[in-house]
Amino acid sequence: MDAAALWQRYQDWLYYHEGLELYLDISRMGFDDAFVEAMLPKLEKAFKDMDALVNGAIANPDENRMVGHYWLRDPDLAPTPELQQDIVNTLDKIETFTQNVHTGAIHPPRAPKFTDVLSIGIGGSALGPEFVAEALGLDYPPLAIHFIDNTDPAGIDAVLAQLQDRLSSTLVLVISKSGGTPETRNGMVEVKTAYESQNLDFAAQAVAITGVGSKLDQLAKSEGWLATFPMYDWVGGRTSEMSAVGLLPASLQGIDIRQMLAGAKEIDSATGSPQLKSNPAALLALCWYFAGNGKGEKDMVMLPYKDSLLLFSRYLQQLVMESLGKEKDLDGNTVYQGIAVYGNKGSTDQHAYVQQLREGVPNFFVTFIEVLEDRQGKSPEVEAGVTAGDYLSGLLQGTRQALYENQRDSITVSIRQVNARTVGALIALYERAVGLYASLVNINAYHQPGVEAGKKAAAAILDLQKQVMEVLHQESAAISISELAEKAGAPDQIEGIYKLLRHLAYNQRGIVLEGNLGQPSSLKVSAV
Ligand SMILES: O=P(O)(O)OC[C@H]1O[C@](O)(CO)[C@@H](O)[C@@H]1O
Repeated sequence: MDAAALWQRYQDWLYYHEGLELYLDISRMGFDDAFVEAMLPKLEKAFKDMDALVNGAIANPDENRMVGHYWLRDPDLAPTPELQQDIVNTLDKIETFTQNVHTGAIHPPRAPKFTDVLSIGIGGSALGPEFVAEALGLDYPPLAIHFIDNTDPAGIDAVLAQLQDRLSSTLVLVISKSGGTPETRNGMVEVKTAYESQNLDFAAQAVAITGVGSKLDQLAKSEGWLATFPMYDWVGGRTSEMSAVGLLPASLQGIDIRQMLAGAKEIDSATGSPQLKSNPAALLALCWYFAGNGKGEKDMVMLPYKDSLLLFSRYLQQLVMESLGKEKDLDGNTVYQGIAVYGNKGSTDQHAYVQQLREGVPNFFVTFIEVLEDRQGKSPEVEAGVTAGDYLSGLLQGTRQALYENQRDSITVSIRQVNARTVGALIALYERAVGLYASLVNINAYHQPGVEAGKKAAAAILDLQKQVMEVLHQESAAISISELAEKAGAPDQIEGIYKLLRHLAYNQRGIVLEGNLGQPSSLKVSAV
């Protein structure tokens, strides 16, 4: 296509949201009118499915749940007055709590004010708060936020080391929709132990955000934690940023959550449109379908050219891959759907993997995120007439062009600034795009059956560990791993047994392995 035709295509397909100053450019995706025409019936169905979802249909049939994240930013959309009231009350509670924490009306037993927040959660109970903290965190926040988002002991130590001298003024948020996620429970137990080692009253400094009646909710209530906030069963973990999961940590950091909600609501009203060209989420979903042939054949590379948006791709990884990565479609057919997402930030990634994008295997499409204002205030020149921001902008344009010249497709989303409204809008835009795409490929975007297999297997390994330790404690001399596996009644688990023993041996857990470490079958094991 020559320059004039491309310029025309750019204008023909440009979506612009006036209120948010958000542009969506899909002109560098290689679809043609025939493709769009052929997709219209599927899109029409997707719009209908979405309407039903917003109106309270059981859009997550496997879990028999409604899917209501859109109601969080527009409670009037919620299907019953009770739900509407719940949303409004929780928001009020978040704001009142935050205000009381900021003023010191709520304070820890041994300090006049809280200074830090430690958020413990994983997956959807961490990725949104982490992304928002990175994108919108203030230079001098009323409370500084820290995250434990794993059960890695060294990672937990690193966070606790930072907080060592301020634990007495650190507010702990334990976030888990189910209230039973082991990684989060472990983080909580370790943090509680750290509080106790300093003779601090953990409960007086702890807040739970969890499903009503969950294990965590019961624990928090029985121990008299400072507060609890509800997580609704009709909000999925990966779409929970606008629930208490995301809003409480954000507001404690001084981030304007009303603006986040307003931005999300504003884009929601655009992405609720049944007209393709006036619906940016539908345009995105259409492009994803085109790129991957409706089968996820191409990966989504997210390249925000703004440091503060670094975690957007990590956030989207869960939103997109946990939602779309499904074995079965809604009719039970085996489809192996999904779209892989990766990326960090431009132009940094230009010096890492853009070489492959330009010249290597063409198994991706790029989404550039452009932020039109470079910074607050004027920029100095780095050379005559040129600023650092001009470079960033030029590098984005240059990469887009270089990819296009090599038949690599790209989408560009441009926003004026990274602020609470635009971050809310970006999150909501992608939530809707995922929902619409799921309808286009006929899958349930709101369950995650695949995650369960790994969780069950991990639990089985821990049971096996207990079993094996019991057997070993009854042995008077060292035995081989195969003998141990026999005696534990788990000969088919021999490799798992070897691995758990090795882990215990490396961690001063009373296990000794003797023999050639390179030849596991030669090893003798004993408990000391
Ligand atoms: O909030 P919870 O229940 O602790 O779950 C954390 C995460 O675990 C998952 O269930 C599976 O990874 C995610 O969907 C969820 O966001």
